[in-house]
Amino acid sequence: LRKKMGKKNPTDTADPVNNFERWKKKYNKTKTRVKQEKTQKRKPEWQVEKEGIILLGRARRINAKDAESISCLGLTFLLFTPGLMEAQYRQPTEIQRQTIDFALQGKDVLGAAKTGSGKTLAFLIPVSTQLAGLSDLEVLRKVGKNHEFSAGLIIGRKDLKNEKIHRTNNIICTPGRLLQHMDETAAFHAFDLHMLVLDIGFADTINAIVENLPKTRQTLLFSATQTKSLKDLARLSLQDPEYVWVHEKDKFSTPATLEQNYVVCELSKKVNMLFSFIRSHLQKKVIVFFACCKEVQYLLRVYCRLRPGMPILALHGKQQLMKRVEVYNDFIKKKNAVLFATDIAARGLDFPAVNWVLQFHCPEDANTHIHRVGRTARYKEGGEALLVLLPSEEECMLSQLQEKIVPINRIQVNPEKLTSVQQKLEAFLAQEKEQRRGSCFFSYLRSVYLMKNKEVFDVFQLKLQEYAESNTMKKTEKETKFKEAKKVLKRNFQVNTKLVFTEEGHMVQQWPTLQRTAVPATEGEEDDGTTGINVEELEYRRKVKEKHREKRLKEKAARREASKQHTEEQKSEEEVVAYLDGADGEEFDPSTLPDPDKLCSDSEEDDDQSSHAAGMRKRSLSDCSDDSGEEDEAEGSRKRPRQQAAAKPLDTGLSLAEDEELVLHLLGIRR
Ligand SMILES: Nc1ncnc2c1ncn2[C@@H]1O[C@H](COP(=O)(O)OP(=O)(O)OP(=O)(O)O)[C@@H](O)[C@H]1O
Repeated sequence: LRKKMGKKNPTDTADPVNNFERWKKKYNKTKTRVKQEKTQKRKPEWQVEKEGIILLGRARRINAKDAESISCLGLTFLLFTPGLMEAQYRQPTEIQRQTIDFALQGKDVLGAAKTGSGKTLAFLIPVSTQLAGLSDLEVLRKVGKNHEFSAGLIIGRKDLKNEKIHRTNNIICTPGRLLQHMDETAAFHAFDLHMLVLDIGFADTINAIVENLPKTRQTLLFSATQTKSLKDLARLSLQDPEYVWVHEKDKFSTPATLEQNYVVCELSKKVNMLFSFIRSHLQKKVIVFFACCKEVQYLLRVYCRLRPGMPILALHGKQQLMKRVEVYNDFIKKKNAVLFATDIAARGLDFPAVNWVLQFHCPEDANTHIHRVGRTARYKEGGEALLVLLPSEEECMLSQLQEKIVPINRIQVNPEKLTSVQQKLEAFLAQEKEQRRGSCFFSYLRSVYLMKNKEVFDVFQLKLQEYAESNTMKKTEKETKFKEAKKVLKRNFQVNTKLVFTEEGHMVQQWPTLQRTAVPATEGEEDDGTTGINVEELEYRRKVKEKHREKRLKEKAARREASKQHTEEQKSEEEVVAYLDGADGEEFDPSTLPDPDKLCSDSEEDDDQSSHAAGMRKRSLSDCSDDSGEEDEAEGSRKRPRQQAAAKPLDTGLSLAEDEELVLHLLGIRR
């Protein structure tokens, strides 16, 4: 050692303490380095990646002006990364990689990427950063620690006053409801809005909202089907926006892992086809899209009754928000299940591990198709989609899909694999209330009639009679005039009266005929039908009445018995695990099911029909709810008095001329 030291610096050899100190310093330095290296090696994968993600935000052109946001950025990532790691977000996806830093620089961003590619996080991180950046450090620390950003879901279906929109700093809302607050909630203003995130659509409403927002805001626009339409951009007054179109050069506009096919099928055969499909995919997770709420509700009852052998759930706009969330969570948890849904589930909702998307009817347009099929094959997963088209829809829809570069092939249904459920269905239909059957049928027709693209959706091309007879409107005995009159009475209609005066000046009511009185006609006076008594007839009537009474009592007892089972069956309305065996011989009493059809809502607007024009990203389960505060269907029917409901005029949402045209057509077909 001395030799070595002497070589280096001869003077040092004289002072061993000095030597020792130097050695110790060097030793400590090496020790720390080795320790650091070891720690680095032991660092969990997530921590290394976390640092990578932080760098992602810092890497691009961030100038001095943004120095403040850099510190926010670091903090924000620290704030959110445990959550991200927990959620298995290891690497940013392409849309996240390309948009987050633009957004963090305060730029307006237009981001387009396929369904399931992670757009939600691409705007959630900047939104969260923005919120954090608004506070000072102390507040930020507090907020970050507890993640207590006040967020509000503003979606209607509640009393306007109950939505505390002015007390939240992060609002997720449907455009219609936001506009309503802008108009009606005095305490709400948006002049200090910092960031607007939206999915384009609902043109008029968005125009009106944008008018109420400050020009200096930041706007992030994300979609799976985005265009660079100048018209759209002009109305949003974007400032020098950054376009990020991740899959612009891709061959197709839908995920590469998605396989898409279509079949051509007559309307009257669709129910058989769907049943056969479900029967041959019992171990899968399937979403089936229908045209309207009524159809979902009605076919849910039908299919549960047919007992396909797997759970069936339903998600539609007439459900309360809590119910929708419950169904959503239920479906996510299940390994195999079918979800019957309207377009409320078509956009933005992230259902993991869905194997199939089946469209029972043609979607409104190619964009709706892209969003619907996008509920499967999400984030690197595979998936399949089947579109069921009517012969009249095939040509036009295909050309629309081609235009949007959606790859889809025609396949034939193997007739041997088709199960006919016609007989079972007829038995069920015989028991089902006609009002329910009719309501589903007309709702479907109405939804077709309301579609803008008349080339694809021609209600006059539909073979209505076949469809009606096969699936929804089993022929029933012709209603007697008596029944009709009874209905009229129930609806509390005021019937006109016809009064005439005799030559003597007495007033006699000719219509409706008066009850016979028990006052015997005075001698010599002719029985004119309004007075007098016929004992034989009275006796006969009494007997008939007695018989009717007995019958009524029996029916009442039977109903009481049935209603005991009702509680259990009610549950199974939303979700039924059905098994094929044992189904056939069983008696089914439809009155044991809750009546989901509101008495006056036969022609009410189906609020899901316009859901293709989606609202905010990330679209919530509550989107598409109408703002009328309409109650959940089943509850609504219980609470609303019958007479009131019946007296309410039908509002089809069509113009008078359109109403007339549709009605005439339907009458023509059914005559
Ligand atoms: N960086 C990531 N790492 C792993 N998984 C991710 C990442 N980003 C998103 N995901 C997951 O990918 C799935 C799809 O994400 P997301 O719902 O944001 O897609 P999207 O682009 O908004 O789709 P859509 O347009 O259909 O709404 C989600 O389950 C999400 O958790």
